Order: sequence, then structure tokens, then C-alpha cells
Amino acid sequence: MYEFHQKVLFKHCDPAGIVFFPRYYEMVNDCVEAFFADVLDWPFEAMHQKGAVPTRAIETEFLAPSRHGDALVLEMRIVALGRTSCAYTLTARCDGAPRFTHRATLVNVTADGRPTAWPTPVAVTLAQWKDLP
Ligand SMILES: CC(C)(COP(=O)(O)OP(=O)(O)OC[C@H]1O[C@@H](n2cnc3c(N)ncnc32)[C@H](O)[C@@H]1OP(=O)(O)O)[C@@H](O)C(=O)NCCC(=O)NCCSC(=O)c1cc(O)c2ccccc2c1O
Repeated sequence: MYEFHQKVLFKHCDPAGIVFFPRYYEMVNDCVEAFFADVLDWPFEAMHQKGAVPTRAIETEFLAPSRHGDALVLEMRIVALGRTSCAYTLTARCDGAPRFTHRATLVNVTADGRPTAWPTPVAVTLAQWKDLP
């Protein structure tokens, strides 16, 4: 499991005082960006020179609201790996209690947007992470 820590900031909250869902999606993408840099050794700034990794499928359940100052921990796991795609799940918790769960599939694409096989070192590392608790 890969952990990403995110304190809820003023900018994340709506006038009702809770995190607005697009801000959660930005936190998710920040977690994925950190995973690519820290774990895959393939930072977005390098990856985007030759292609991209757009999201093909996405599903989120919001279980309890988060508020300014909450210390969120996003727990990311690789749950499926294909030739060009991989799926991850993410559970965000505050003090151990779940706030939202998320599952998405990313597809590795060329500069002209066509699916292409993961680079071998990336595929090897994703395979090592797949199904880790
Ligand atoms: C993403 C596409 C280019 C895929 O093309 P196509 O639909 O033709 O895909 P294939 O049929 O060839 O399958 C490729 C691959 O995907 C798997 N797959 C297909 N459908 C699904 C599904 N419903 N659920 C799960 N998996 C699916 C299929 O099995 C194949 O896997 P293999 O491993 O077996 O090869 C095309 O669909 C497309 O361009 N879609 C639009 C993408 C988009 O606009 N997304 C939203 C905005 S972009 C975005 O959010 C985003 C951009 C980035 O640059 C990022 C960079 C880094 C991280 C995240 C990013 C990000 O989220």
C-alpha cells in the first residue's frame, strides 16, 4: 500500500465547510502523481514528454464529509495490471475512519493518444505492487 498524506486546507472546502468533490479528485491525482515519481521512478514531467496516462474508468463513493484541518491519509493499491492499463483503489481515512473510496483505471497512451504497452521497468514495478496489502 502507498500512503499519501493531505491536510484539508481552506481552498478544499465549499461554503458548507466540507470538502467539495472536485478537490478530492485533485487530491487523488496528486497521490497518483506522487506514486509515479516515488514508486515507478517515472515522474509525470518525464512521462508527459512521450505520452500520457489518462483515466479510462472511475468510481467513487463518499462515505463521510471532511472538514478544514482534517488530516487525511490516502491509501493507494494497484489491483489490476494489463498490457496498457492498470487499475488502482484508494481509501481516504481520517483518524482511521473512511471518508471516501475510489477505483480507477489508467491507460498508458502515446503522444497521439493511442494505447501502448507500459515501459518494461514500469510494468515490472506495477506487477510487484499489484495485490500488495
Ligand atoms: C484511454 C483511451 C486512449 C483508451 O482507448 P480505447 O478506449 O480505444 O481502449 P482499448 O479498448 O484499446 O483498451 C485499452 C485498455 O483499457 C482497458 N479498458 C478499456 N475500457 C475499460 C473500462 N471501461 N474499464 C477498465 N479498463 C478498460 C482495456 O482492457 C485495455 O487494457 P489492457 O491492459 O488490456 O491493454 C481512450 O478511451 C480515451 O482517450 N479516453 C478518454 C480519456 C480521458 O479523456 N480521460 C479523462 C480526462 S484525462 C485524465 O483524467 C488524466 C490525464 C492525464 O494526462 C493523466 C496523467 C497521469 C495520471 C492520470 C491522468 C489523468 O487522470
